[in-house]
Amino acid sequence: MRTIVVGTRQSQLALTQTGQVINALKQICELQALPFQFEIRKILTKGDQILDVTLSKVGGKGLFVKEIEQAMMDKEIDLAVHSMKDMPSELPEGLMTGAVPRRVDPRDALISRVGTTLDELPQGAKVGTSSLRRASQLKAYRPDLHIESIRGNIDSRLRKLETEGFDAIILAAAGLYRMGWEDRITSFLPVDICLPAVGQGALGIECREEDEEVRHLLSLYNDPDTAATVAAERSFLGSLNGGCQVPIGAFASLHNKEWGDETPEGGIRLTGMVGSPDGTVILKETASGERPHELGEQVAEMLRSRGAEEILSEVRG
Ligand SMILES: NCc1[nH]cc(CCC(=O)O)c1CC(=O)O
Repeated sequence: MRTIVVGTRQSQLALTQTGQVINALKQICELQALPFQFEIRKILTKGDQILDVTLSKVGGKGLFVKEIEQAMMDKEIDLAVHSMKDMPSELPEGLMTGAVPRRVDPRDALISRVGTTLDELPQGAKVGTSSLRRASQLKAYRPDLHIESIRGNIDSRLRKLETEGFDAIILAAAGLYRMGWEDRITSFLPVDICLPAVGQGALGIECREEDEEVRHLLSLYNDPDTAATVAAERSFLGSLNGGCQVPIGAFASLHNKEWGDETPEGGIRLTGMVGSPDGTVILKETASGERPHELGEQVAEMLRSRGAEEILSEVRG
């Protein structure tokens, strides 16, 4: 019996979602009579050591995955579970995404002490988020709000909501669901007001390209619909040279049969946005197509032709 070693960050969210993935993989092993057992190996990443520094100031790209990928290339671990939105768009040589499991709720959530929804927040309310993407879209919708930086893991942000005088904070619904803390959500931000981060709500499971056994196991856990929609979003981000610390949002969905859905059968519909951090400019475009990679590039090009590069280069300084 082979022991598959699973590497993970040490945050509560990382440990929880790694445990959930291992449980799902164990179930698959049982059903398919595959001879694998699992072991968890905790890894301290740079991103976790400097959680109190604004990540955009220290070059956020890949800060949470680098050490884990090194351990995988050194064969200290065989598999790693990442939040898709923390994964850099390019994987190192020899590593691959073996599975993208079914996505959970991609929306951002409002956790508020002074009114249930965004519309109900009082004039000038103090809202905590360190995401330029969230700040940009919130300011565009409610210019009166005071957006202030808040950092740390999900649990420490929930604590800071009380201790640091925020009226509300914004967090990804997905992380709260995975932790079982969804009762803290007072409302959801609709995607037409606040486009989520690329890949938000999805996980990516990374493995070595040459590891056929793990690849086979992961292929049984992959959700092709999620993989295709997230691939379109990531192509869009990569095409704009994105990373996670830029005011870029995107959301892709598959054709569904509801009335008014203009997406062609079997197609993907992708909306992408680039905004100025103060919310005075929001560029947003939507297109549909069947090939995720081309679709991502197409929406990026539509935004570039409207001046997206200028906004982004200003942000990057
Ligand atoms: N930015 C950190 C981060 N990375 C992944 C999640 C959880 C949501 C997800 O898996 O998409 C979060 C927390 C948040 O943004 O509120």
